[in-house]
Amino acid sequence: MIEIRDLTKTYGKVDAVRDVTFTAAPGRVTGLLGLNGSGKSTTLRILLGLARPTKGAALINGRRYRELDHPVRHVGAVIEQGLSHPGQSGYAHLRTQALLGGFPRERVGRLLEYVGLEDAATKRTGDYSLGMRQRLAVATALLGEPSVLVLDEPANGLDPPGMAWLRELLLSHTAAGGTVLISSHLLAELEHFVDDVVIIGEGRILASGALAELTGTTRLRVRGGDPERLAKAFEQHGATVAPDGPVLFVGGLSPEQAGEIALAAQVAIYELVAEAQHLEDIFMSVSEAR
Ligand SMILES: Nc1ncnc2c1ncn2[C@@H]1O[C@H](COP(=O)(O)OP(=O)(O)OP(=O)(O)O)[C@@H](O)[C@H]1O
Repeated sequence: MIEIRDLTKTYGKVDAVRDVTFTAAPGRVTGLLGLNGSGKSTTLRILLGLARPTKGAALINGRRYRELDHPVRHVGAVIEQGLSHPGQSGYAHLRTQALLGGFPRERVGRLLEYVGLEDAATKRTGDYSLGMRQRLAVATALLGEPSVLVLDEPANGLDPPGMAWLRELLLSHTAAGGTVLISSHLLAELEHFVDDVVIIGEGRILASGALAELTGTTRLRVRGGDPERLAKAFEQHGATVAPDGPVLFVGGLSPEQAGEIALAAQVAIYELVAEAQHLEDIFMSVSEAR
């Protein structure tokens, strides 16, 4: 379980994050989504004890990172790549990490197999692809069998089979009751991974909730004879309208309501489609609403 409470981090005059509050619950994959510079890394760095908050707290299983008795048994993190020595094999890297953490040697082989690196175990990590380095980093994060996994931009460098592998891994982690927090700016890709979404922009939370609820809201795509009059009529009925050339994207109305309003306004309708929203649409609309 991860709890971010009223978190603020100020660098000079810049609020890297401001009053950020959200929870990443056990059994669910939570996605922290935002553009570059929106405050994702700052949030994760504070969570992992790498930076101090100006205000508020970030808790893992109810405690601040530095209060955890054996942090790697609680949380596994992948926040940077290339932490292994390039001349070392994947096996040697993981073995060293296991020794340092006081974990049994048997876990090393099992984890290499689990992340699909068993055939590359003796290869120098300097010759690993980006995807292979991601797999090794995930194996390292799992050494302490932590309940909480924190992954910064995990989809970077993964090809489609790598993405499918990552999805499976996260699913099995949450199915066993684990908590996963992943950060990303790749909205379309992340949609396939996450149960809950926290959208962050310029250090503030713009929207959060279950993905199914956020994307479950449909919007209407409407093309009619007189877009301006139509937009005005929709807005008078409390709808939100975003024009895109002759097309209006309308939120807050059912297709039936939109049809009736157009009829009353005496505007001919050429096209009226209810569209499911994707994460990207939601991101754009909450970013523009600011
Ligand atoms: N150590 C620092 N000193 C000064 N400003 C910082 C520092 N770390 C972050 N910032 C600023 O805080 C803001 C948020 O940065 P942060 O790295 O958290 O964003 P991000 O969403 O992780 O972006 P990215 O995906 O590019 O890493 C930015 O304006 C950044 O310039």
